Amino acid sequence: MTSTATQRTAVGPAVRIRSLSKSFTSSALFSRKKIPALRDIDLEMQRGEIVALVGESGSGKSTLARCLALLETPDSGEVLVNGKDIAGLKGAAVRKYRSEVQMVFQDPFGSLNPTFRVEHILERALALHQPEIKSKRSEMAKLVSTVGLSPDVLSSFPHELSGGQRQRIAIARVLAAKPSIILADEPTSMLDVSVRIGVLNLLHKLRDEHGITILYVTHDLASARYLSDRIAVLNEGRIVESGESVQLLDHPSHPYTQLLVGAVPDPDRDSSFDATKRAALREQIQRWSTSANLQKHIIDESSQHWVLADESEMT
Ligand SMILES: Nc1ncnc2c1ncn2[C@@H]1O[C@H](COP(=O)(O)OP(=O)(O)OP(=O)(O)O)[C@@H](O)[C@H]1O
Repeated sequence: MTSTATQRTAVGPAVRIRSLSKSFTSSALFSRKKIPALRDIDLEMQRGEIVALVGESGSGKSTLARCLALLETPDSGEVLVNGKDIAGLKGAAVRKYRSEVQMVFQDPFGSLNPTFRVEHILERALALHQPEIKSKRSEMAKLVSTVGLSPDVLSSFPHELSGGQRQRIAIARVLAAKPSIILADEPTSMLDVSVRIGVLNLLHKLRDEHGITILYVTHDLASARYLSDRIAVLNEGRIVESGESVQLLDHPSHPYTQLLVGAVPDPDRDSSFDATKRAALREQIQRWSTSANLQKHIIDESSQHWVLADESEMT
């Protein structure tokens, strides 16, 4: 049975995360303090669901995706994927898990070896994940067709392709593993604006036609709204709000989400999101921050973590 078939027949959510926390140790010479990257995360993803993880830079989005990809080990908490606890997976079980849960990275050029033709890249992926396949050539043609490219690209080197084509090849390589879950970490942020929508549509198609569950990591609220069924908002390593995408973005209830939404230029919005409103939201977040016992003051204007600190970005 393929992973995707397993996904369709298994019971329960595709991903269930409970009380997950992760911190890093600062490498600064005289202050080796702990940097909390994720704090007490609870998140569920249903099978075939697209969930967007949004938040400013440094909020912990990639760390959460990397914990799911077994690239980071949580300090505490539980992660169940297709009903199985992923802590303590070893050897063959890790390899099987890494086929089932695949990651698409931000930089499609960096993730493809520039010295190999596309056919070699895909052939290796098929040999690793589906060694039983005899006719690799026709399978490769199917893979590139699934991601919307012609078989001609098989003989190309990555540098001969556009950014959008390279990201599609990176996704084709992911599909060679027949994953049931894809973790897409800012998959369009390095692409030309004109080709981003095509890659988002491709992810949507993979969910619709292959039943793949997708975690979409982004700081771009518009694309989260376009692609995802649900959004979880991360701030300082905590999920401050989650819900159905359109509802959450149209009626954000947490002051932090309101600030994120308010920071997106919208010609249709009235001028009510002015300095007074921003100041009021900041005050609310400050109160929330204190009550949530956050170690770092999130209203610190000088903080590099505070993307909205620059007023010019919000006008
Ligand atoms: N390997 C690491 N060592 C030390 N600190 C780290 C490491 N990885 C992440 N961090 C810290 O953990 C926090 C969360 O980082 P993370 O990369 O998950 O955020 P992010 O929301 O994905 O940011 P971005 O959108 O900029 O990629 C940040 O404070 C970051 O500096």
